[in-house]
Amino acid sequence: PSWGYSKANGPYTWVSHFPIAQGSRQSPVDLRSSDTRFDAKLQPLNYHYMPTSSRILNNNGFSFKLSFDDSSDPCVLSGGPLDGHFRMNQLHMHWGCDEHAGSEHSVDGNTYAAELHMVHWNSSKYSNMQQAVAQPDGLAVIGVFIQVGAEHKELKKITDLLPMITQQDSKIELSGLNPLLLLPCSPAYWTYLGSLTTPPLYESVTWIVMKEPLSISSQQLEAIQSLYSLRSGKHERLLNNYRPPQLLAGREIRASFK
Ligand SMILES: NS(=O)(=O)c1ccc(CCNC(=O)Nc2ccc(Cl)cc2)cc1
Ligand SMILES: [Zn+2]
Repeated sequence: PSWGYSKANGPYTWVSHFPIAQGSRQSPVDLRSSDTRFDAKLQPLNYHYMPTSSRILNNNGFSFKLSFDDSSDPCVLSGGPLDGHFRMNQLHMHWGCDEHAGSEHSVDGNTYAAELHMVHWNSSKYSNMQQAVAQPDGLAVIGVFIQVGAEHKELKKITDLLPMITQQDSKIELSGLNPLLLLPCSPAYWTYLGSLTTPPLYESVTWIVMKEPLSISSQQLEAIQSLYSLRSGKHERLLNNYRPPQLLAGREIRASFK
């Protein structure tokens, strides 16, 4: 695709092909405590997740994406701020070149080394991801912050495979990943109405950002950061693939916790 994360085609240029980049419901945002409000009416999140088979793809050389077969027994999310059931379609990550920048959302201006996105589409209203992706109530994405610390056993199933998909468009099967183990222990989350954080930037996402970060080892972060993309014939190390925070534009951010 023409868009990317370099100076020439990065987040500040996306508005030229995707004018919605300047919309009023863009993501990510800074989760500022002065803009968030505890909402006692928020339900707990409900995960009907089980070990599943997936395919890891080095998609367009910016990131890796784990696509799930959402036709068989799917991983389904409901509850929280959501109406209806949302089926997990894929998960991917955003990261940077140092361990203090790389997440897309931030908390009172603080960023993390990376951010995991678990992408779900509204299977109560739409029949597939492609139909849902452009609808205002089409998607629910769980964002999980990632910091460097102890090794993460479940994420190791992914980070161990990354060196095998360093070439753009390479893919590999991974069975038995349990998405439930990719969630932090605490159920606390923020939620707000936003968008895809990459083109086409559709304003179709109910964001659910978990408060507690996951920890991965520095070796695991190295494996993520070393995802090379072979572009224009030369190996270039991905510096970052995160979009900077966008204007809240009057939106409210609700917290499930005090
Ligand atoms: N970052 S999100 O959860 O708002 C998001 C969810 C779904 C889409 C549509 C499928 N496309 C996709 O997943 N593309 C992608 C992902 C990560 C990177 Cl780094 C680059 C490209 C786009 C954004
Ligand atoms: Zn993402």
